[in-house]
Amino acid sequence: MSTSSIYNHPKQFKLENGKKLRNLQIAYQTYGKLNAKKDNVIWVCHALTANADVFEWWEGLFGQNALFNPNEHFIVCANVLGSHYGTTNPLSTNPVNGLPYYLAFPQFSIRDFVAAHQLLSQHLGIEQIKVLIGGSLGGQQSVEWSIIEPNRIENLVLIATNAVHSPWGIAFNESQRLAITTDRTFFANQPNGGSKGLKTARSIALLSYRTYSAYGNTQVESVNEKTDNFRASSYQNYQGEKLINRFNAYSYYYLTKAMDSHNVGRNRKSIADALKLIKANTLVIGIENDFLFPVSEQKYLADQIQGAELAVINSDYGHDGFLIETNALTNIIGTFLRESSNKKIIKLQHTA
Ligand SMILES: CC(=O)SCCNC(=O)CCNC(=O)[C@H](O)C(C)(C)COP(=O)(O)OP(=O)(O)OC[C@H]1O[C@@H](n2cnc3c(N)ncnc32)[C@H](O)[C@@H]1OP(=O)(O)O
Ligand SMILES: N[C@@H](CCO)C(=O)O
Repeated sequence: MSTSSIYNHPKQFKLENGKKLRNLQIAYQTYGKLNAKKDNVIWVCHALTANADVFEWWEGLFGQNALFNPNEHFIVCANVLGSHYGTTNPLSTNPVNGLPYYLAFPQFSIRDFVAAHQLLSQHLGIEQIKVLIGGSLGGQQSVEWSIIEPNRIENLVLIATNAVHSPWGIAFNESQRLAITTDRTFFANQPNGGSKGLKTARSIALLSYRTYSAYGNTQVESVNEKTDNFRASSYQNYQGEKLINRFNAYSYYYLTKAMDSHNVGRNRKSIADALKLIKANTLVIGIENDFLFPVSEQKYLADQIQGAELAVINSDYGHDGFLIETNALTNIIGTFLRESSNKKIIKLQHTA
């Protein structure tokens, strides 16, 4: 049903900052088949620590019987540049010296994610993208891609994301990088370097992904006698450990920098003008109590992107709700895509 593959780019890959990467490889997963008309592509852009297996981390929205399913669609999800899950990253071998890059890895941007995935889409023979969808960092890629190739994206779904990363978001990321670099093993060039720092970074990040009430609902104590060893403390430790068992600090460090640099207005006329280049039918979804990407950011996107619709959902999870509230997302996105397809039929009837 699904295929995991690696695309090896035969040429040098030039980054936005002018630096070049040799031996770029992109790990990706596909589900379903590209149809004869090549009009059933759903391209998913993943967030900070996810991988190409969208059926695993976005179950409910993606799956055999979900809105996005392999019976109807050709679903593609590719691991981003610099990530831990198979695409070229700081633990990959630097062809210059045969050793892992670690901190010699070049800094990259969200636009580099898009450029890499454009190459992959060409390799897969994809022309049009029926739906481009992403949340958080994945939404940042999706909005960039829709600006870079406006004629290629038919429908765009942006969830819990923004047009430019906020000072607040950058401050959270910097605090996490401070935690990582305070762990001196980060500079020791070893695969698990900085892992203690990364554990603290995840603990900090969770505070921006969740809410006061989520902690109140799940981590409240059942007894009043405790003076130490609280559930919330154990939860923070557990979540930090869980991340360091599946991710490396170098990728995390670089990916947060890429997120900080997100600004669709960079080297363009303005942020608003860049958003006006988007031609896709666009749905922007915000989460009421998203502390990291507040709804004002999605409202801005919807106001600037021509004809865009805005929907706001509630989630006790806050920002991480974009990964969890799959029933609400299915209803909203399903309705949007049906209406968008009706509009297309009406347009075709007018031109016939
Ligand atoms: C190979 C891979 O794993 S690939 C990538 C998977 N991850 C991704 O794709 C990234 C995106 N996903 C995420 O960020 C997260 O998985 C989310 C947001 C979707 C859900 O977060 P979760 O951590 O699963 O949920 P939640 O916050 O409810 O925590 C539940 C976990 O905390 C544990 N837990 C809860 N309270 C406590 C506590 N007081 N003390 C210790 N552990 C606790 C639970 O036992 C559970 O453990 P488990 O994950 O081993 O089953
Ligand atoms: N929880 C998400 C980040 C939220 O944008 C992740 O770990 O990928």
